[in-house]
Amino acid sequence: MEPFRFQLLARSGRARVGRLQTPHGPVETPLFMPVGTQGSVKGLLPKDLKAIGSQVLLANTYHLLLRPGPERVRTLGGLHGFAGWRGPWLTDSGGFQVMSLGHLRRIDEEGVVFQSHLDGSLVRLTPERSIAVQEALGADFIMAFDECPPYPSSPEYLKASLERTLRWLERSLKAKTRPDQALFGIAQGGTDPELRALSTRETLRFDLPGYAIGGLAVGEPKEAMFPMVALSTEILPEDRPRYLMGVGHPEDLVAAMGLGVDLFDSVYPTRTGRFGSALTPEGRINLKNARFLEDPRPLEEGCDCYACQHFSRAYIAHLVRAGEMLGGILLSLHNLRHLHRLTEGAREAIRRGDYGAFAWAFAERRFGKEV
Ligand SMILES: CNc1nc2cc3c(=O)[nH]c(N)nc3c(CCO)c2[nH]1
Ligand SMILES: [Zn+2]
Repeated sequence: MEPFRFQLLARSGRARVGRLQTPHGPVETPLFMPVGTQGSVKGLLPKDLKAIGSQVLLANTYHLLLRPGPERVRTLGGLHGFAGWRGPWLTDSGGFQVMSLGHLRRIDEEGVVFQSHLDGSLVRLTPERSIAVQEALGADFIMAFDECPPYPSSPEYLKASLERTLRWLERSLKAKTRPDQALFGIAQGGTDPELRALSTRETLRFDLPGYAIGGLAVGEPKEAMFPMVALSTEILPEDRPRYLMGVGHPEDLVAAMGLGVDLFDSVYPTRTGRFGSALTPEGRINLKNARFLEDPRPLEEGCDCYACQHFSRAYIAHLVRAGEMLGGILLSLHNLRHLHRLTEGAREAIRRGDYGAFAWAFAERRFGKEV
């Protein structure tokens, strides 16, 4: 079987269940990828990530290039051996993180030059170098080196940027040497329908094992983001996985799965967990709020995660107030389990051919009453 074969197993409207083969085992989509930016999902053990249903972890080229460096990761077994997650990994290509973290000094046809956020040293990242780093890190899924334009950007800038990203995709593909890694192209075009369609169609000229919808979840209103997701999945081929980058709120996953998106990643569940909030079907609750200090209930009734099986909201509210590490750990674990249960429920509903009922029931609980 070809190494990254994607089989459609069921459909319900535009929602679909798929099985994606990888050298580290098959995964079922739609799925949510926990973010392990520096090779670790903050505060969580790989065995616990596995226990809650995580399938693919995401790490970042930008961070691991700066520290500890790709060669050290390669000699210590690649991400799988080094970080102890034996399932599939996906690495992002670094461009986005330069914009959001590095101090960008220059972007030109060659690539980007930025100052490291760690020590201010000048670092160059090009399509060729991004691919070389991702090959050393050894992820199963690697991303083409792209530019994610800021929001808002002028149509002129968006057009020039997407054309350069397409030239960088060609260079990324040429630089690739490992047959055991799948390179995804990333479509851009911002929230401009014509440019979005142009970028998606041009990206499709490269026959790739999967395609990412990039350039979104960068501050644009939801009513500008979702038409771009819908437009993208109308153009993208059905027999390839679609990856919507950076999207991780429950309601956004439910909407995007309904539009035919298969893969998601976001720091939201783990970051909001570390900041003291829990995801529930009725919405997010902040355990710093005094109303939880005597609440004997679990974070979420019916949740099977370790936090909900063993602790009350009162205890976790205490941990958060006391600044105990365990507070953020339990909340991160629960929030990831919450999103994995959401995608599990979606896969079951799609298999039943009734994603509409699933989305409706979700919306009722999420928006029906105040938390
Ligand atoms: C949080 N929102 C978000 N939008 C994104 C958009 C992009 C994008 O367009 N390109 C690349 N390479 N990565 C992206 C990432 C990082 C991964 O989540 C994004 N993250
Ligand atoms: Zn839970």
